[in-house]
Amino acid sequence: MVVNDTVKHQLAALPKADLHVHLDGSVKPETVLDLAARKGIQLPANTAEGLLPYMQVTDECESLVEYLSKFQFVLRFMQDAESIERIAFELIEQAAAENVIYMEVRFGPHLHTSEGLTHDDAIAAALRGLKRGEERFGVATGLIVICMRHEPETVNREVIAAALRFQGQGVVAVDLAGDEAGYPAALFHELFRPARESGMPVTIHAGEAAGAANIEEAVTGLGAWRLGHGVRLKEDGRVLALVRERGIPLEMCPLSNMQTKAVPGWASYPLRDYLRQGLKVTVNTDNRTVSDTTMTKEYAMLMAQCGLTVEEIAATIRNSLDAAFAEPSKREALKARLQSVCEELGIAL
Ligand SMILES: O=c1[nH]cnc2c1ncn2[C@H]1C[C@H](O)[C@@H](CO)O1
Ligand SMILES: [Zn+2]
Repeated sequence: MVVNDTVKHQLAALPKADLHVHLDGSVKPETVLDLAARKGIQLPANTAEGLLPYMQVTDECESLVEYLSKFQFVLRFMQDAESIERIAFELIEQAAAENVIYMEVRFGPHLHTSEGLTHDDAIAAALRGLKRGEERFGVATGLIVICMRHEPETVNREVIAAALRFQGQGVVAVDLAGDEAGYPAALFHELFRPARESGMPVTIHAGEAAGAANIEEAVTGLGAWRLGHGVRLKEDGRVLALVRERGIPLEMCPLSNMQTKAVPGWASYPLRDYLRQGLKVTVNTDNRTVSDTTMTKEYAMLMAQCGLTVEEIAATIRNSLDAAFAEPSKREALKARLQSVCEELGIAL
């Protein structure tokens, strides 16, 4: 598909949803400059442009583990409530700038406790930022709380307990992220039990740096309602059928998937095949700064590299709104907005 001016206009005008975006992967370099000045922290560069090499991966990135090494740089600026709140607010501002109407932001509270914040403090700060962003920019939001695979089980149990204390107050789900190949899903069955028992939705990063067996475990063992990435589902037809039959949405993040080498290249990127096979595919950014991306950029890449049509892009947005961890009435209202803009733009939904 050629992304001409008409298509660009349609992509800009479409109301979008981003269900999979990490807070610490989406910090603006300008904000790092400002926070470093306030905190008296020495930086390796003194312009936003100059900081990018420390915050972004290049095409030469070889693996998820290498990709994950980029997060250390920003985390030291995210150890106080004010900075977390500000960065969350600014992420909603970034979303609004490209007409994202619904965003679920995720972060790992334990990564923000090295200077004394508790898990609850970190979660409350992120929620304040999202709420303020929601009020200012009219973007509906939710917060997803992440357990990191490499953390001790005791820590992760506390993270889940903290997330549950904020159930119904902005925390909409829990997640498992980090080094998937090093720490398979099977290790975390018990960890997610309290979430399953409390009806807290679970989404699991699976099938990104490990194969379909990890996806099956995420679904049947951990009780995943949605899957982060799920790129490698195609490696096992039986697991693919399971995910399709259960209607489990895939939170795919194309540019990130290229960078972490979840697949060798665009030619083997399965997103369009999944869509056509009836899987509930959604498109997301993962990490706006680390991956140098936006929803608009992801869509343009999918059209140019995988031949998606604007209708198929709109279908992924509808899938996202169907899959949102939000009240049914909110989902329906957002879907009505999408429907009416599609009608105006002449896009069949
Ligand atoms: O794509 C990803 N896969 C697994 N883990 C990830 C990905 N993107 C970010 N993370 C990790 C690194 C962050 O520090 C952490 C919390 O957002 O989540
Ligand atoms: Zn992710």
